[in-house]
Amino acid sequence: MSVVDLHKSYGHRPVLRGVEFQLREGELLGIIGENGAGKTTLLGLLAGALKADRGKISRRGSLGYCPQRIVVNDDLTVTQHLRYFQCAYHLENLDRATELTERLGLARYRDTKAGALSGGTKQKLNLTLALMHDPQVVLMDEPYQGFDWENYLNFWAITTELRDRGSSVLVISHIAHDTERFDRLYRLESGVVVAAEPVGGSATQAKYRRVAS
Ligand SMILES: Nc1ncnc2c1ncn2[C@@H]1O[C@H](COP(=O)(O)OP(=O)(O)OP(=O)(O)O)[C@@H](O)[C@H]1O
Repeated sequence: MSVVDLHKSYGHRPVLRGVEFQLREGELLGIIGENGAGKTTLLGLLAGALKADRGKISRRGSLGYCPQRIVVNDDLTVTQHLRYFQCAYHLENLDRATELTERLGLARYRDTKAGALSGGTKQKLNLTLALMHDPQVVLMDEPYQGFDWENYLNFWAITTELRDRGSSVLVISHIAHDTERFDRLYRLESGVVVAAEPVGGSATQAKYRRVAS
């Protein structure tokens, strides 16, 4: 995916003022930024859910989009959601979806209506729906919100596998935490993206501990 000179305003308030970057094949890219920096706006534009004022977005391959706002139907069960998206994605079977629900601890809720799921469990469904067709370009907005530690680690295992299989993966977050997991990192500030240094990862903490001792 390539992004050139992307602009977006809400009324007279500019949010993005010329965003440019490339998301390469087999790359795990992170974009971090403070609350209100425009991350969700940027991902909405990349996914085609919002319209840019100016600029160009090019993409090759299928898209998986995990929006920050969970879009599920409270009256449908987990399995009904999977079947619905199976039709939308033209999938022959639900093998990958089933694997994802098992790895994320969602399988036991397969007959539960989405409206009765906890926030973190709903987010697991949101994530599964974005990944169940093994997309070539994956866009995820705060994808591990509400996850417990074990599922946070499961999320990263699934994400790095996707990257290793050649998918292009973009994760955006307001938390500059564990950023060493990314191949490259950008910060969104003042409406543009700039290269950022990884911070706060477990390897960094280990390094700090070594220096301190
Ligand atoms: N539909 C809208 N109409 C008007 N202003 C909006 C709209 N959506 C977002 N904004 C404003 O645009 C700015 C960027 O919002 P956005 O949600 O993209 O930021 P963010 O970086 O994702 O924030 P957060 O980390 O809190 O999710 C904010 O000031 C927000 O109030």
